[in-house]
Amino acid sequence: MTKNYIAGEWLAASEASPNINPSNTNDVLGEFARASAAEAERAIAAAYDAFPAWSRSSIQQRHDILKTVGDEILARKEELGRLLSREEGKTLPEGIGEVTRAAQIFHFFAGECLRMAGEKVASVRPFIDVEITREPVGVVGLITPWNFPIAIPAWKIAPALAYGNTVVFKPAELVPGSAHALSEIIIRAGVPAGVFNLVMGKGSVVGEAMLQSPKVSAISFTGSVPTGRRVAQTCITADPMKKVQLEMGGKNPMVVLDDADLKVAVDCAVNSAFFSTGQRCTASSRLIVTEGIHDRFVAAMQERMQGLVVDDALKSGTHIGPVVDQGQLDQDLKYIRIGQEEGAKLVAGGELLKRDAPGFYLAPALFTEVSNRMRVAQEEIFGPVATVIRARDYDEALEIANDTPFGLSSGICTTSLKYASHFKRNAEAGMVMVNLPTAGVDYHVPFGGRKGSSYGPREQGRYAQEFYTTVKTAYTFDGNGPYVPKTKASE
Ligand SMILES: NC(=O)C1=CN([C@@H]2O[C@H](COP(=O)(O)OP(=O)(O)OC[C@H]3O[C@@H](n4cnc5c(N)ncnc54)[C@H](OP(=O)(O)O)[C@@H]3O)[C@@H](O)[C@H]2O)C=CC1
Ligand SMILES: O=C(O)CCC(=O)C(=O)O
Repeated sequence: MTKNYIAGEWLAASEASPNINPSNTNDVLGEFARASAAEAERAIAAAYDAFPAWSRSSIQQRHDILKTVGDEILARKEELGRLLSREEGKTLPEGIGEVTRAAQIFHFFAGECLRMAGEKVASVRPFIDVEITREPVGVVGLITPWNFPIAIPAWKIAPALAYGNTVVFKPAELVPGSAHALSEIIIRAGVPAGVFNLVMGKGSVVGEAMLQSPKVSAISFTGSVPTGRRVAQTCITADPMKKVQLEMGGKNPMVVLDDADLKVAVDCAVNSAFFSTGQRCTASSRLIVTEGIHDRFVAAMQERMQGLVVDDALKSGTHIGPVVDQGQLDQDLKYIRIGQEEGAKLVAGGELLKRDAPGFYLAPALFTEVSNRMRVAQEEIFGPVATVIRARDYDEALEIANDTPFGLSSGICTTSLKYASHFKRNAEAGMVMVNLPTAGVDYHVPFGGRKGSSYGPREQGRYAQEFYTTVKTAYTFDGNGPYVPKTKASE
């Protein structure tokens, strides 16, 4: 595990770092590789050299490899789910669910390999055909976060390989175990040497090496806004410029209207705000609730939160696992203090919890009397901390929902078709949910947002080809008649 996979070989890294279970910090999952910039450059060179052959490989070969990867992930979903939950802290059902989703993503893109199509169109000139095709981009650098350690790598690696690119994969340092296990499966499925490279290490070293290398043509990044901005700036000012795709934060609103089914609204809010310990970019931490249901909603939330079990991610019966690490816990606690200082009322949770083993346990927190101008209502916390914002009516709720620098996901709970339809059209977000949690998306449709949440083409589903391919338009004069210059043709 202290090795990276570079140019078809597992190579010992110059350094290693421990992988710690956030449910029990005495439990060390192992030591994992921490690559140097030189090791990253070696992986990039290998991917660059492997590109010409892989970009022309048969779609059958690519299909078979991706299908085999999906099959093995699915066959081992319990074991991989356990590993994921142990290193990241989401509950075992969430971990197994994520692993299953990763398998489905590989299966989906295996199918996409066989559906690659271009267009043949008539030219405006006689005896000329125009063909529009898609070609792979080259070496793609994939930089992934810790909160979906298998699914996010899957939804970047699978389309990258399917469309004929070669890959350098840099997972987040906090979750090397899942990255290592996924990489072993990809390698076992038969990717040729150099086509797929795993480089575990620090973002500031390995990530930077990818950003600086002229051999990398495109970067797909998921993570925080500050790092995302830096990635984009570097890609755009690089020579040659790189294609870039960013998925960053969210401060997703969930509107609850007077006519909502209270049980549905509370289910959606608890899931959106607290499941996966609130560590989802699609989590909702802004619950915007209209006057007529506000007090009943808050009371029902408080009651429901009393029954939430926060404990070891692997224990059966746990609803919410620990926060991922001390740094994230400090951030959550900092925002709980900020909320109190800003005058919001903490009506549930927010305290550290002791469990059988030392871990990062935080009781999910709910604030009321929140104004949308408060920092807790505007800044991404990325933990189990939710705010309730009171709205006069639907119009004000929509205005508040859209009043954020982010635009990833947006939800509404209502039994009114009129308001649901209006919200779907007017929510300034890439994804809109009606009577559903803001988090938990399908794997075969586009994923991404607007404003400060995303940049570049969407991920997932067929839309992934926008990023992982580049369009070529080819003109052929067939010689069956006289060549007619463009100027004449348009006369
Ligand atoms: N939109 C989303 O899905 C996610 C959003 N976040 C947000 O980000 C915050 C911090 O999480 P964190 O994981 O630290 O997010 P980061 O943005 O720091 O990390 C995301 C990835 O980028 C890498 N990275 C860090 N610095 C650089 C760099 N200079 N160049 C290239 N790559 C780099 C990281 O490497 P490494 O960490 O290994 O050094 C990691 O693989 C969270 O609190 C949350 O607000 C976090 C996760 C997912
Ligand atoms: O909500 C989901 O299903 C996906 C969330 C996600 O991708 C993220 O938090 O990074």
